[in-house]
Amino acid sequence: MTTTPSAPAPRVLSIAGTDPTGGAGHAADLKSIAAMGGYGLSVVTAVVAQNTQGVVAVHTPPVEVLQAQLDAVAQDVELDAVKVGMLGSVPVIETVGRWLAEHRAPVVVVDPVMVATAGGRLLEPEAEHALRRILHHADLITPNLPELAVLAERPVARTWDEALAQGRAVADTFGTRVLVKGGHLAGESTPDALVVPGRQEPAAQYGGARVATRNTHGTGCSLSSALATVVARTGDWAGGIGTARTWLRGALRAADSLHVGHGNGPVHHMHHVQDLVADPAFVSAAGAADDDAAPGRSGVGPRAHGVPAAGAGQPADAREADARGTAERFTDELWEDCAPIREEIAALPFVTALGDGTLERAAFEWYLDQDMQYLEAYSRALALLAAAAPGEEIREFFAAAAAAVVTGESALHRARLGGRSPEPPSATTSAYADFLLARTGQDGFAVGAAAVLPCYWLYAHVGTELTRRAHDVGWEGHPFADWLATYSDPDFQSATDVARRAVDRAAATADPATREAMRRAFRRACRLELAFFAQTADDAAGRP
Ligand SMILES: Nc1ncnc2c1ncn2[C@@H]1O[C@H](COP(=O)(O)OP(=O)(O)O)[C@@H](O)[C@H]1O
Ligand SMILES: Cc1ncc(COP(=O)(O)OP(=O)(O)O)c(N)n1
Repeated sequence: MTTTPSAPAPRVLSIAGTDPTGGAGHAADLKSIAAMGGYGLSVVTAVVAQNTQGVVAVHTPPVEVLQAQLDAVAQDVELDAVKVGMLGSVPVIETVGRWLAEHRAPVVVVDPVMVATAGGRLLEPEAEHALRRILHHADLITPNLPELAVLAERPVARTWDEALAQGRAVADTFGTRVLVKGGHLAGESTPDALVVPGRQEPAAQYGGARVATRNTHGTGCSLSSALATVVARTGDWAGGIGTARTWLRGALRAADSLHVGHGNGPVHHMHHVQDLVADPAFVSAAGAADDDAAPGRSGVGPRAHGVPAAGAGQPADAREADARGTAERFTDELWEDCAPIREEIAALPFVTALGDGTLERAAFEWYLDQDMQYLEAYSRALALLAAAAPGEEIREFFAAAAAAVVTGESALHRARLGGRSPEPPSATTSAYADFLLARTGQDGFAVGAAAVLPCYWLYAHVGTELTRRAHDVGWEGHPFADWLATYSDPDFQSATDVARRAVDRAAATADPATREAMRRAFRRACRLELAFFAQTADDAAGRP
């Protein structure tokens, strides 16, 4: 729960060099800040002729030009965060150091850029000492392993333990947090860790399989500016690094789709907004959803789904993939890609009030009303999926789920609403219903299954979190306990597992274009879930 829809965009200044191919330096910073919902500002320290294959030349403008840029920003804009990247030379470092001392932003992240991974120095050798002298201005520094070794005055770490030891030494020497990054380690994993001065154990550790791509140009710049943006909003270093990493891993996964340059190409900073351009219908659906969203109001909440009667249609190997260990599944990738949306859902006033039990009854009933109408389309979508299902077990599962929506969840809603006549469906409810019917009816089983999966998985996830919260505040007498119990029910969780498994299986034999369409469908369904959670009766009716 690190973002709120109504929070203003943090103003984040990048002080960095250029990259005309747009993958590293100030261009990467501005894209990453925007990707995290911030407003990016830029002061250029050096004009670098470089591309995805290496650095060709560096031109450093006179420091008066740098000073004038810094002053122009400081005189006009109140900054929420500063990210410092390439500085290059002693005069530049000293100018930026003096400016940081005078203009203390709430969040300062320094990426001590020394060498481009593709080849080429970005810091003059005699400037290393000057760089060390300004690191105390940083709240966090983000060296890669070769840079960490220079700061620790040791050989480049070859194991994660060595890297952590160097991180501790550097944190103690400079009195600041260090993000130790495992991107340059050999091997299949890319661990990162947040190390803080005076503590033996890392404050946070992050794991993850290495994304198989050579397009990693600018990962360090992108990560540091993205996390500065998130922390400016939340103040939470460990959580902010986690959020930025999740986004960066999505950007790495989508990097091969960009085709920029012939060397180590850039990551796809805006991978998470591809739906906006790939699918024109999304623009109108998302627009309608945005129109309906009113920050600070509560309106709708989690919905129950088709949970077939115990055992119905569950493949024998339904839980097998989880038991098989840590190999990454296609659905893991989908889930990670949508982490920022999950965070937005978790932070919605409706969702928090539902867990606390403080949600107004009228708001809840309006949600149930919309949900009833959604469920009608949803049960039809599940039936369409059953018709398209590749095997008997999966067909039975989705057919039973379609029936269970009609007999189970809709009945629960009806009981809550009594005999009230329904409100008209909102634009968001209609957009979501139309989307599901189109994907399951027209696009084949794989894409259709990816489209309905968020409806299972997000509710299983949110339901579990809210039930925990409800127990914290007092389950006895909680006004929504019966409703929340639906989601923490093991049958519901296991139905989610089966739906996931169906998507993983379909992805395993799908061609790249279909897999991409599955990703889009899952992502868009997550966004529509967010819009559904965020809509209110007042906004749907056009009331101020
Ligand atoms: N192939 C990859 N797969 C997943 N994460 C990666 C990959 N390469 C780098 N990263 C991550 O990108 C971030 C920047 O890493 P690193 O390559 O160490 O820094 P730099 O770009 O400054 O050289 C780190 O979070 C690292 O774990
Ligand atoms: C102008 C500029 N600044 C920094 C870098 C290095 O970027 P980084 O994110 O560390 O990525 P790699 O170059 O290591 O892939 C740069 N190249 N240019």
